[in-house]
Amino acid sequence: MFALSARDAPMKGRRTYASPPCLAAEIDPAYFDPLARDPEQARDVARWRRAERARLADLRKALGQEGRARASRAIADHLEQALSACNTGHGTILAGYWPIKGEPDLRPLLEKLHEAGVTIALPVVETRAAPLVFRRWAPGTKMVRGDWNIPVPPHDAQELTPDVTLAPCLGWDGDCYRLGWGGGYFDRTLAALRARPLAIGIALADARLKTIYPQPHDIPLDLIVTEAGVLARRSG
Ligand SMILES: Nc1nc2c(c(=O)[nH]1)N(C=O)[C@@H](CNc1ccc(C(=O)N[C@@H](CCC(=O)O)C(=O)O)cc1)CN2
Ligand SMILES: Nc1ncnc2c1ncn2[C@@H]1O[C@H](COP(=O)(O)OP(=O)(O)OP(=O)(O)O)[C@@H](O)[C@H]1O
Repeated sequence: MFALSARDAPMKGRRTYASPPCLAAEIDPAYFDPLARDPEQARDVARWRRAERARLADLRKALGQEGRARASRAIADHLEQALSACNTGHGTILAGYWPIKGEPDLRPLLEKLHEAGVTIALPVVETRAAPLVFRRWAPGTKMVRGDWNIPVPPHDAQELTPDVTLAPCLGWDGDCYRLGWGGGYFDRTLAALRARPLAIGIALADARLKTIYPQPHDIPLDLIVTEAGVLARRSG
Protein backbone atom coordinates (compact mmCIF):
# COMPACT_ATOMS: atom_id res chain seq x y z
CA MET A 1 0.00 0.00 0.00
CA PHE A 2 1.46 3.36 -1.00
CA ALA A 3 0.61 6.59 0.72
CA LEU A 4 -0.19 9.18 -1.94
CA SER A 5 1.69 12.38 -1.20
CA ALA A 6 0.80 15.76 -2.68
CA ARG A 7 3.61 15.08 -5.16
CA ASP A 8 1.73 12.08 -6.51
CA ALA A 9 -1.50 14.00 -6.85
CA PRO A 10 -1.69 14.16 -10.68
CA MET A 11 -1.79 10.40 -10.92
CA LYS A 12 -4.28 9.93 -8.10
CA GLY A 13 -7.27 7.89 -9.10
CA ARG A 14 -5.76 6.99 -12.47
CA ARG A 15 -5.30 3.45 -13.60
CA THR A 16 -1.84 2.57 -14.77
CA TYR A 17 -1.00 -0.25 -17.16
CA ALA A 18 1.89 -2.70 -17.06
CA SER A 19 2.13 -2.26 -20.85
CA PRO A 20 0.64 0.39 -23.16
CA PRO A 21 -3.03 -0.21 -24.06
CA CYS A 22 -1.85 -0.86 -27.63
CA LEU A 23 -4.68 -3.21 -28.58
CA ALA A 24 -7.17 -0.37 -28.29
CA ALA A 25 -6.78 0.44 -31.99
CA GLU A 26 -7.92 -3.05 -32.89
CA ILE A 27 -11.15 -2.51 -31.00
CA ASP A 28 -11.70 0.95 -32.47
CA PRO A 29 -9.11 2.20 -35.01
CA ALA A 30 -10.02 5.79 -34.24
CA TYR A 31 -9.32 5.32 -30.54
CA PHE A 32 -5.55 5.07 -30.20
CA ASP A 33 -3.35 7.97 -31.19
CA PRO A 34 0.09 7.76 -29.58
CA LEU A 35 0.60 11.52 -30.07
CA ALA A 36 -2.66 12.50 -28.42
CA ARG A 37 -2.56 13.90 -24.90
CA ASP A 38 -5.01 12.98 -22.23
CA PRO A 39 -6.53 16.44 -21.64
CA GLU A 40 -7.73 15.54 -18.17
CA GLN A 41 -4.28 14.38 -17.10
CA ALA A 42 -2.65 17.44 -18.70
CA ARG A 43 -4.99 19.62 -16.63
CA ASP A 44 -4.14 17.70 -13.45
CA VAL A 45 -0.42 18.10 -14.11
CA ALA A 46 -0.83 21.83 -14.81
CA ARG A 47 -2.71 22.26 -11.53
CA TRP A 48 -0.10 20.26 -9.61
CA ARG A 49 2.70 22.32 -11.19
CA ARG A 50 1.06 25.58 -10.13
CA ALA A 51 0.93 24.35 -6.51
CA GLU A 52 4.52 23.07 -6.65
CA ARG A 53 5.76 26.40 -8.09
CA ALA A 54 4.24 28.23 -5.14
CA ARG A 55 5.70 25.75 -2.63
CA LEU A 56 9.16 25.88 -4.22
CA ALA A 57 9.16 29.68 -4.42
CA ASP A 58 8.32 29.79 -0.69
CA LEU A 59 11.09 27.30 0.04
CA ARG A 60 13.56 29.57 -1.71
CA LYS A 61 12.29 32.65 0.12
CA ALA A 62 12.63 30.83 3.45
CA LEU A 63 16.37 30.40 2.81
CA GLY A 64 16.85 34.13 3.39
CA GLN A 65 19.26 36.43 1.63
CA GLU A 66 22.35 35.00 3.30
CA GLY A 67 21.32 31.39 2.58
CA ARG A 68 20.64 32.20 -1.05
CA ALA A 69 23.94 34.05 -1.39
CA ARG A 70 25.80 31.04 0.05
CA ALA A 71 23.98 28.68 -2.33
CA SER A 72 24.70 31.01 -5.29
CA ARG A 73 28.44 30.96 -4.52
CA ALA A 74 28.50 27.15 -4.29
CA ILE A 75 26.49 26.81 -7.52
CA ALA A 76 28.87 29.23 -9.28
CA ASP A 77 31.88 27.11 -8.19
CA HIS A 78 30.31 23.86 -9.46
CA LEU A 79 29.17 25.54 -12.66
CA GLU A 80 32.61 26.98 -13.35
CA GLN A 81 34.14 23.51 -13.05
CA ALA A 82 31.42 21.93 -15.21
CA LEU A 83 31.92 24.57 -17.91
CA SER A 84 35.65 24.05 -17.96
CA ALA A 85 35.11 20.26 -18.19
CA CYS A 86 32.91 20.98 -21.24
CA ASN A 87 35.72 23.07 -22.82
CA THR A 88 33.73 26.28 -22.54
CA GLY A 89 36.05 29.22 -22.92
CA HIS A 90 37.18 32.03 -25.15
CA GLY A 91 34.68 32.50 -28.01
CA THR A 92 31.89 30.41 -26.48
CA ILE A 93 28.49 32.10 -26.43
CA LEU A 94 26.87 31.48 -23.06
CA ALA A 95 23.34 32.60 -22.22
CA GLY A 96 22.95 33.36 -18.52
CA TYR A 97 19.97 35.00 -16.84
CA TRP A 98 19.30 38.09 -14.76
CA PRO A 99 18.08 36.73 -11.38
CA ILE A 100 14.51 37.43 -10.29
CA LYS A 101 12.45 36.29 -7.32
CA GLY A 102 15.30 34.74 -5.34
CA GLU A 103 16.90 32.82 -8.22
CA PRO A 104 20.59 31.99 -7.68
CA ASP A 105 22.62 35.08 -8.56
CA LEU A 106 25.40 34.03 -10.94
CA ARG A 107 26.21 37.54 -12.15
CA PRO A 108 29.71 37.54 -10.57
CA LEU A 109 30.50 34.38 -12.57
CA LEU A 110 29.05 35.92 -15.75
CA GLU A 111 31.43 38.88 -15.25
CA LYS A 112 34.36 36.53 -14.69
CA LEU A 113 33.51 34.52 -17.80
CA HIS A 114 33.17 37.74 -19.79
CA GLU A 115 36.67 38.74 -18.63
CA ALA A 116 37.91 35.33 -19.83
CA GLY A 117 36.58 35.99 -23.34
CA VAL A 118 33.25 34.15 -23.15
CA THR A 119 30.50 36.06 -24.97
CA ILE A 120 27.55 36.50 -22.59
CA ALA A 121 23.93 36.75 -23.70
CA LEU A 122 20.70 37.11 -21.74
CA PRO A 123 17.23 35.83 -22.63
CA VAL A 124 14.52 38.24 -23.73
CA VAL A 125 10.79 37.59 -24.15
CA GLU A 126 10.16 39.64 -27.29
CA THR A 127 7.00 37.82 -28.30
CA ARG A 128 4.70 36.12 -25.81
CA ALA A 129 4.34 32.35 -26.19
CA ALA A 130 7.25 32.24 -28.66
CA PRO A 131 10.90 31.16 -28.34
CA LEU A 132 13.23 33.44 -26.37
CA VAL A 133 15.61 35.81 -28.12
CA PHE A 134 19.15 36.09 -26.72
CA ARG A 135 20.91 39.46 -26.70
CA ARG A 136 24.49 40.32 -25.88
CA TRP A 137 25.35 41.51 -22.40
CA ALA A 138 28.57 42.76 -20.83
CA PRO A 139 29.25 44.35 -17.42
CA GLY A 140 27.95 47.91 -17.67
CA THR A 141 25.29 47.16 -20.32
CA LYS A 142 22.40 49.51 -19.64
CA MET A 143 19.45 47.23 -18.92
CA VAL A 144 15.83 47.96 -19.78
CA ARG A 145 12.62 46.46 -18.37
CA GLY A 146 11.34 43.51 -20.37
CA ASP A 147 8.32 41.26 -20.11
CA TRP A 148 7.42 40.43 -16.50
CA ASN A 149 9.67 43.36 -15.51
CA ILE A 150 12.77 41.21 -16.02
CA PRO A 151 15.79 43.44 -16.76
CA VAL A 152 17.05 42.72 -20.30
CA PRO A 153 19.68 44.18 -22.65
CA PRO A 154 18.37 46.98 -24.90
CA HIS A 155 16.66 46.18 -28.17
CA ASP A 156 19.72 47.16 -30.24
CA ALA A 157 22.03 44.74 -28.38
CA GLN A 158 23.38 42.08 -30.76
CA GLU A 159 21.18 39.00 -31.14
CA LEU A 160 23.12 35.78 -30.52
CA THR A 161 22.58 32.02 -30.71
CA PRO A 162 24.02 30.44 -27.57
CA ASP A 163 26.31 27.41 -27.44
CA VAL A 164 25.46 26.99 -23.77
CA THR A 165 22.35 28.15 -21.99
CA LEU A 166 21.65 28.38 -18.28
CA ALA A 167 18.06 27.76 -17.24
CA PRO A 168 17.05 28.71 -13.69
CA CYS A 169 14.79 26.02 -12.23
CA LEU A 170 12.13 26.34 -9.56
CA GLY A 171 12.14 22.54 -9.43
CA TRP A 172 13.97 19.69 -11.14
CA ASP A 173 13.99 15.92 -11.22
CA GLY A 174 16.47 13.07 -11.55
CA ASP A 175 15.92 12.84 -15.31
CA CYS A 176 17.05 16.49 -15.60
CA TYR A 177 13.57 17.83 -16.34
CA ARG A 178 12.97 21.40 -15.25
CA LEU A 179 10.03 23.17 -13.66
CA GLY A 180 10.16 26.91 -14.44
CA TRP A 181 7.80 29.83 -13.97
CA GLY A 182 5.18 28.34 -16.27
CA GLY A 183 5.55 30.27 -19.50
CA GLY A 184 7.05 27.31 -21.36
CA TYR A 185 9.77 29.60 -22.74
CA PHE A 186 12.82 27.37 -22.38
CA ASP A 187 11.06 24.35 -23.86
CA ARG A 188 9.91 26.41 -26.85
CA THR A 189 13.39 27.82 -27.26
CA LEU A 190 15.19 24.46 -27.11
CA ALA A 191 12.62 23.01 -29.51
CA ALA A 192 13.17 25.86 -31.98
CA LEU A 193 16.98 26.08 -32.02
CA ARG A 194 18.49 24.19 -34.94
CA ALA A 195 21.72 23.47 -33.13
CA ARG A 196 20.78 22.54 -29.60
CA PRO A 197 22.88 24.34 -27.03
CA LEU A 198 24.25 22.59 -23.96
CA ALA A 199 21.39 23.30 -21.56
CA ILE A 200 22.31 23.60 -17.88
CA GLY A 201 19.66 23.87 -15.18
CA ILE A 202 20.49 25.95 -12.12
CA ALA A 203 18.63 24.90 -8.99
CA LEU A 204 18.64 24.41 -5.25
CA ALA A 205 19.32 20.83 -4.19
CA ASP A 206 16.17 20.87 -2.02
CA ALA A 207 14.03 21.73 -5.04
CA ARG A 208 14.43 18.20 -6.37
CA LEU A 209 11.12 16.47 -7.13
CA LYS A 210 10.51 12.79 -7.59
CA THR A 211 9.28 13.69 -11.08
CA ILE A 212 7.87 16.78 -12.80
CA TYR A 213 5.48 14.45 -14.69
CA PRO A 214 7.06 15.33 -18.05
CA GLN A 215 4.57 16.28 -20.74
CA PRO A 216 5.14 15.95 -24.51
CA HIS A 217 6.48 19.54 -24.72
CA ASP A 218 9.02 19.18 -21.87
CA ILE A 219 12.64 18.87 -22.97
CA PRO A 220 15.16 17.54 -20.44
CA LEU A 221 18.30 19.54 -19.74
CA ASP A 222 21.81 18.14 -20.13
CA LEU A 223 23.07 19.02 -16.65
CA ILE A 224 21.59 20.26 -13.41
CA VAL A 225 23.91 22.25 -11.16
CA THR A 226 22.99 22.80 -7.53
CA GLU A 227 24.93 23.93 -4.47
CA ALA A 228 25.49 20.21 -3.77
CA GLY A 229 27.02 19.31 -7.14
CA VAL A 230 26.29 18.41 -10.75
CA LEU A 231 23.86 15.87 -12.19
CA ALA A 232 24.33 14.80 -15.83
CA ARG A 233 21.45 13.32 -17.79
CA ARG A 234 21.84 9.67 -18.59
CA SER A 235 21.98 9.36 -22.35
CA GLY A 236 19.83 6.83 -24.19
N1 LIG B 1 15.63 35.34 -14.49
C1 LIG B 1 14.93 34.72 -15.41
N2 LIG B 1 14.83 35.23 -16.63
C2 LIG B 1 14.08 34.58 -17.57
C3 LIG B 1 13.42 33.38 -17.27
C4 LIG B 1 13.55 32.85 -15.96
O1 LIG B 1 12.99 31.79 -15.60
N3 LIG B 1 14.30 33.55 -15.06
N4 LIG B 1 12.68 32.77 -18.25
C5 LIG B 1 12.45 31.42 -18.31
O2 LIG B 1 11.65 30.92 -19.02
C6 LIG B 1 12.18 33.62 -19.35
C7 LIG B 1 10.97 34.41 -18.87
N5 LIG B 1 10.00 33.54 -18.36
C8 LIG B 1 8.70 33.87 -18.06
C9 LIG B 1 7.92 32.87 -17.53
C10 LIG B 1 6.61 33.11 -17.20
C11 LIG B 1 6.06 34.35 -17.42
C12 LIG B 1 4.65 34.61 -17.08
O3 LIG B 1 4.05 35.54 -17.56
N6 LIG B 1 4.06 33.79 -16.21
C13 LIG B 1 2.67 33.85 -15.85
C14 LIG B 1 2.05 32.48 -15.82
C15 LIG B 1 2.11 31.81 -17.15
C16 LIG B 1 1.25 30.57 -17.20
O4 LIG B 1 0.95 29.95 -16.16
O5 LIG B 1 0.93 30.19 -18.33
C17 LIG B 1 2.47 34.47 -14.48
O6 LIG B 1 3.20 34.09 -13.56
O7 LIG B 1 1.55 35.28 -14.36
C18 LIG B 1 6.84 35.35 -17.99
C19 LIG B 1 8.16 35.11 -18.29
C20 LIG B 1 13.26 34.50 -19.84
N7 LIG B 1 13.96 35.17 -18.78
N1 LIG C 1 7.42 23.72 -27.70
C1 LIG C 1 6.25 24.24 -27.30
N2 LIG C 1 5.31 24.59 -28.18
C2 LIG C 1 4.14 25.11 -27.80
N3 LIG C 1 3.79 25.32 -26.50
C3 LIG C 1 4.67 24.98 -25.57
C4 LIG C 1 5.96 24.43 -25.91
N4 LIG C 1 6.62 24.21 -24.75
C5 LIG C 1 5.80 24.61 -23.75
N5 LIG C 1 4.63 25.06 -24.23
C6 LIG C 1 3.48 25.56 -23.46
O1 LIG C 1 3.91 26.22 -22.29
C7 LIG C 1 3.11 25.80 -21.17
C8 LIG C 1 3.92 25.87 -19.89
O2 LIG C 1 4.96 24.92 -19.94
P1 LIG C 1 5.72 24.42 -18.62
O3 LIG C 1 4.76 24.11 -17.53
O4 LIG C 1 6.68 23.33 -19.04
O5 LIG C 1 6.51 25.75 -18.26
P2 LIG C 1 7.96 25.97 -17.61
O6 LIG C 1 8.97 25.16 -18.35
O7 LIG C 1 7.83 25.73 -16.16
O8 LIG C 1 8.13 27.56 -17.91
P3 LIG C 1 9.40 28.54 -18.26
O9 LIG C 1 10.32 27.81 -19.22
O10 LIG C 1 8.82 29.75 -18.91
O11 LIG C 1 10.07 28.86 -17.00
C9 LIG C 1 2.68 24.40 -21.53
O12 LIG C 1 1.44 24.08 -20.98
C10 LIG C 1 2.60 24.42 -23.04
O13 LIG C 1 1.28 24.70 -23.43
